[in-house]
Amino acid sequence: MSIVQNAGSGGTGKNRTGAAPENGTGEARGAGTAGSAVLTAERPAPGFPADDGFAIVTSGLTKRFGSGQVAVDALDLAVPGGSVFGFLGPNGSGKTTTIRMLLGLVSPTAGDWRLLGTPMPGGAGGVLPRVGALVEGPAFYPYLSGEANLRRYDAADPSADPRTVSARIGYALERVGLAAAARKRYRAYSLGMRQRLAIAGALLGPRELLILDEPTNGLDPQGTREVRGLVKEIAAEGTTVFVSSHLLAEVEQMCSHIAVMRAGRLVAQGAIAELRAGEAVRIRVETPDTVEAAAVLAGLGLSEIRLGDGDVSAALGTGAAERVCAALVADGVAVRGLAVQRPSLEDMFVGLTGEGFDVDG
Ligand SMILES: Nc1ncnc2c1ncn2[C@@H]1O[C@H](COP(=O)(O)OP(=O)(O)OP(=O)(O)O)[C@@H](O)[C@H]1O
Repeated sequence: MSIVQNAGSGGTGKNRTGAAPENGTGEARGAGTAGSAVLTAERPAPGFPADDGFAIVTSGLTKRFGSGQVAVDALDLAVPGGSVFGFLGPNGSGKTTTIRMLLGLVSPTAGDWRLLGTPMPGGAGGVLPRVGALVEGPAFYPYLSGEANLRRYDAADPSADPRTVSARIGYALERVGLAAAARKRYRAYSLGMRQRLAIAGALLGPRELLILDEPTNGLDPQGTREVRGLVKEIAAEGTTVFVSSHLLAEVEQMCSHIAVMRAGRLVAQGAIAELRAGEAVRIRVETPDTVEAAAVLAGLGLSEIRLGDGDVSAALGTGAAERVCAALVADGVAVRGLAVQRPSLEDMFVGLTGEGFDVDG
């Protein structure tokens, strides 16, 4: 495994390769209990069949720290192979703790998990070399070049073959678009370049799964775009990407699937397209003839009709907007505007959790 982990400014990336799990509290393991309200989920069959097609599966994964705080509470996660999976939640909701458990950097209090179909932590030696990870941002020497940093980083990975290091570094730098800046000192890198170098660190071997913890944290808009584009490219090549974020808009732009955490618990997971499909699509008609328009909508069988000042809206369901428009016009309603409104993911989560989401960070 290759884990890039923040060790402070200009740090040495401690606790990366072969990191020993924390001798944490509550080592007792056992089957977890499903405690999460799952809105839509592609559920693995119980018992983790070997060829389950999921890159990550957790069952009842729980972490209680010594303080008694439950950072992650009976988490049942199902990350389909080939997905770009957004692991979303506000600060402190348990994302980093989950990622640390997945990678064996911290021991769960309870629960089981599989990476690439392999039971963990028993199968760590075999599976972690196929997993690239970036936890909490880059940690490189500012006075060394990007290439030299990667060389040091790779040397600390016992699963990496030193004979192929030059080729692997060359590939990784090429892959993240830093080949031309390979000899430049790290301190001269932009924020986006630094983060791309961190991702290069996670790509020093062929990876089937890439786990990125808040990869755009602290980046400017340009750096954010660079990292987002890179994630999409890596995923397009077939690598499953599991990416945590506290930014809903970002996850929406980058991911095919999503799981939402709140206070250590899973509140929703599934394919974004499926989550959207379950949303209530509404139609809104701008018109001075609100009463007449409402009557037409009711006549068409539309429900949840709301009259506003100069507009009428209703749940469209599976109905066609064209049909509504034609009926309004045929009835002599003066239509000034017509819009089909799909609630954003944010609206959906507000409905699900009863509170807003930190969309702006
Ligand atoms: N080593 C620790 N000891 C005690 N409590 C911890 C420890 N690490 C994390 N926590 C607590 O567990 C909760 C979840 O933290 P975690 O870092 O996993 O959340 P997060 O969603 O990744 O948030 P952030 O984006 O701020 O890192 C927080 O309340 C945090 O204070």
